Order: sequence, then structure tokens, then C-alpha cells
Amino acid sequence: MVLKTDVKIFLNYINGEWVESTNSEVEASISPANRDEIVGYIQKSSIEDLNKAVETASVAQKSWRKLSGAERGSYLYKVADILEARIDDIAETMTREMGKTLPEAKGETARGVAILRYYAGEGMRKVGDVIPSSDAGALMFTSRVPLGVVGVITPWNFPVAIPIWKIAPALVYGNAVVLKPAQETAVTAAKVIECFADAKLPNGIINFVTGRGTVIGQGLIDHPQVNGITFTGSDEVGKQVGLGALSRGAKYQLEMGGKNPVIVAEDADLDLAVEATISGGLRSTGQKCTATSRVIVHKDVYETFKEKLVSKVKEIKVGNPLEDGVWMGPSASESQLNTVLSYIEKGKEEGAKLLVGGNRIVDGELANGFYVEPTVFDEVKNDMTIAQEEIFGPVLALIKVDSMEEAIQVANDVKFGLSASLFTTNIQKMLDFMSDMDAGLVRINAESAGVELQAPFGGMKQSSSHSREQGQAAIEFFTAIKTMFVKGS
Ligand SMILES: NC(=O)C1=CN([C@@H]2O[C@H](COP(=O)(O)OP(=O)(O)OC[C@H]3O[C@@H](n4cnc5c(N)ncnc54)[C@H](OP(=O)(O)O)[C@@H]3O)[C@@H](O)[C@H]2O)C=CC1
Ligand SMILES: O=C(O)CCC(=O)C(=O)O
Repeated sequence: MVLKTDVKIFLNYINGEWVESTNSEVEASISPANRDEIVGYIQKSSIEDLNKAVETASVAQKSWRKLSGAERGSYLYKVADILEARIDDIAETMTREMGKTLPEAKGETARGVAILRYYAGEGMRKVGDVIPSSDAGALMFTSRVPLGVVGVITPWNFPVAIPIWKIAPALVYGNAVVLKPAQETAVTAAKVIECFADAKLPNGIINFVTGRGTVIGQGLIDHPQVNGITFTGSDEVGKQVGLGALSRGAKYQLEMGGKNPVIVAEDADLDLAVEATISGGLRSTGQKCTATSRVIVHKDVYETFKEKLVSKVKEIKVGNPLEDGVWMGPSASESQLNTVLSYIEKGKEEGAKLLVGGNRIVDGELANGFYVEPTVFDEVKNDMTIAQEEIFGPVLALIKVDSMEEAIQVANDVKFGLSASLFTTNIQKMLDFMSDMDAGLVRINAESAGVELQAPFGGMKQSSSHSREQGQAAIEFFTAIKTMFVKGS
């Protein structure tokens, strides 16, 4: 490959040093807004690079775990300060590399700073309980201990927040980390790791290896010295991660897809519901696992809601995500664009009625990027493919129902259970929904996306491995419990 000389080459970070991959192969990370723009070159590493990272992490973790939680936390405070000082650069890189708008990218980077500070503080909190022993002369208590080396495999849709919400708790509880980010956003991830490197964490505690999922990701799954793997991404790969980890007794945590419903009851504030459906479904070009994709509307308000929704969707400005006033950027990659377009075709074939959008945008400069129109389908039945499978694009499916009972039954009739919203002014409906909706996040009069870093996050059914990330819940995955019994002789 002939490299453009004005484009930076990003390296792996192993044992406290920035290093080339042993095979010296790189690949280009391109901008989805303009396929001719190369955001940076990243290493296309081999398994030898990964093995080195894991070995180094394993050695370094032995001393890291001996530091106090407060000492480990103090490093995270330093990383947070450095990331905060670099918000503008990192957010711009994210926008260029994956296509979310600049305000969204800044918001995500600021969230990364807040997550680091939250987990820095965790270093000072309790890691065990005293449990009364049946022997009056003994002291029995629990303590949380680190797993050892944690492999972190992350997707491209939140290239700052997701790596940080996995790495920060892993580190503060005493683990060492090897991060394998999605290749599509590996430049942004490298800039995040630069913040850790510049905070001067001890060598080997955080390592970064870019390369193919099938090589580096699979290598993490298989490596006998990787004690835990935390993964966010597709359903298919998540299941491979879980099966591989289970087969050699490693701990694993999976966050996968969603097919998140919004229910609009007959007594809902329709303007609020329209605004939240658009924000939850179409921001970040619909590429959130918490994005709204099914809109289940009571028949009495269906036509009014539909009219309001369509008229607002038509106003959405799609364009270069770096430009002021642009509300929605491109899909993150050509393959993601093709996936979205193929689901739109499937929707039409199966008899759903296209109300707005449905096409790739090829006007002027946008022809060089991976842009798709915000799309709304009417007359969707719950057994259609677009009502069952995760699309990960700006596509909303409207489903009409006769009652609240039917709405909840339809909402639950998918294999996923990540997030769900209800719009209503009726307290009984709220209570029924909170009780009967099978989802890890249940939200009322608020959009389906929108995760708070201090609260547990994860899904039911096939959306996750039933574990939770973020907030205090993170300690469950990143540590093991030891029960201690002490008796004087
Ligand atoms: N829940 C969520 O937040 C996300 C869901 N998705 C869903 O997944 C679909 C496909 O997106 P895609 O990017 O392909 O998601 P993947 O699941 O393929 O990628 C997620 C991460 O897993 C890595 N990976 C890929 N193959 C393997 C493997 N065999 N072993 C270990 N790690 C692997 C990827 O690396 P690499 O990039 O190098 O291939 C990436 O780092 C989307 O359309 C969407 O439906 C996608 C992203 C996030
Ligand atoms: O909605 C959010 O903020 C988080 C979504 C998420 O975790 C994801 O899309 O992977």
C-alpha cells in the first residue's frame, strides 16, 4: 500500500511504549462522510503483538493490584484531566472517523471524562462486607479481588465512552487491560489511549492492539492469560465471545443488540413523544444499541402522531457532521450503509409502507459519503424483518395497536430486551409498563436512548449476558468475591 505522507500513522501501545506491529502492516481508517479522506493509518497487528500485550499485562498486574484503590484512582483523575483538555481534538477526530455530529461527539467525550472521575472515586469505596460467623470467636468477611488481565473488545458507535466505561472500572479494581477497539474507529481510540499513556500509568497496565476482530479479538478470547473479556457489539460476535470464554473458564460480559420500542398511549403528550422518538431513533444515525426502532402507537392517536412525526422527520438536515446546523451525519461505514439499505428493501418487500426517506443520499458532495435518508415505515406488522432484527440505522417502524395490553405484548415480542419507553400521562399505565416490560432500561416520558454513567446498564433476553455495566454494577464483573474466615489460635 502506498501511504499518504501527510496522514499520521497510529501505533500499538504495549508495555508503556508506542510500537509498530511486528508485521509492519497498516490499514487506512477512512471518513464515512468522504471516502477519499483518510483519518489515519492504524496497525493491522498479528497474534504475536497481542500475545506480547497480554504477557506484559499479566506481569504488570501483579504490582498494580498491590496499590491502594485510592492510588489507582488518582491515575484515573489524571487521565480525566488530560482527556478534558483534549475534548475538541478527540471529538473532531470521532466525528471525522465515524460520522456522528460534532456536538454529539463532544458530549460523548465529556461523558468519558465524567466516567473516569466517577471510577476514580470508586477507589475509595468499600470492597467487602462483614458477615456474622456462627463461630463467636471468628471474624468472617468478604473482599473483592481483581480478575487479572481483562480483554476489552469495543465497537465503533461510541468509540470514547464504551472503551472508557470498561477500562476505568477494570483498572480501579486492580486489573490490567488489553484493548482491541473496532478498526473503523481505531484512530479515535488511539487518542483516548494517549491520555492514559500521558498520565503515566505504570508500564503494561493498559495496552492497545489494533487489528482484525477475527485475529486480535479472537486472540483475546483464546488467550489462557486473559481472565475476563468484556464485549460490546453484534449479537453474532457476542455469542462467539461468550462461548469461547466459557470453554476455557474465563469470565465474560456481553452487551449486544436492541430492538427498542417506544409505546405511545392514547393519553400521551404527542409532541413530547414525537420529539423523543426522533431523538431516540435517529440521533447518531440510529447507531445506538438503545436507539428506538419500533414505534407502537394506540389507534386513537395513530394518525395524528404519524402526521406530526413525518412532518418533523422531513425537516431533519442531513450532511457533513462537522458542519454547524447539521442534525444527522452518515452511516459509520459502507457496510453499515448497505445493511441499512438492505433492511429498507426488505421492509418494502414484506409489505410495509414507506412514508418518508428510504434512499441513499447522493446529492453533490454527499455522494462520496455513506449517507442515508431518515426513514419511516407505516403499516408494519410485528413479524416483519424490520420489526424483529436490529437495523442500526435511521429507520423507524410504526405499528398500530388497539390497547395498552397489546402494546406491551408487541413490545416484548422480540428476542432483545435492552431499552423501552412509554409515553403516557396515566399512572396505572406507567406501573403496568414498569412491571411487564422485559427490558433492562425502562423509561417513561423519555427517549429510549440516554444512559447515565452512575446507573446499571444492560439488557434482558438476548441483549446481554445478563450482567450489568456502569455505576456500582461494574464491580460485579471486574472483581471476584473472596470470603475470608479468621480465628485466633
Ligand atoms: N450493541 C452495540 O452497541 C453495537 C451493535 N452492533 C451491531 O452489530 C452489527 C455489525 O457491526 P460490527 O461492527 O460488524 O460489529 P462486530 O460485533 O463485528 O464488532 C464489534 C467488535 O468485535 C470485534 N470482532 C469482530 N469479529 C470478532 C471475532 N471473531 N472475535 C472477537 N472480536 C471480534 C470487532 O473488531 P473489528 O472492528 O476489527 O471487526 C469490534 O471490535 C451492527 O449493524 C449492529 O447491528 C455494532 C456495534 C455496536
Ligand atoms: O445510549 C447510550 O448512551 C449508550 C448506547 C450504547 O451503549 C450502545 O449503543 O452501545
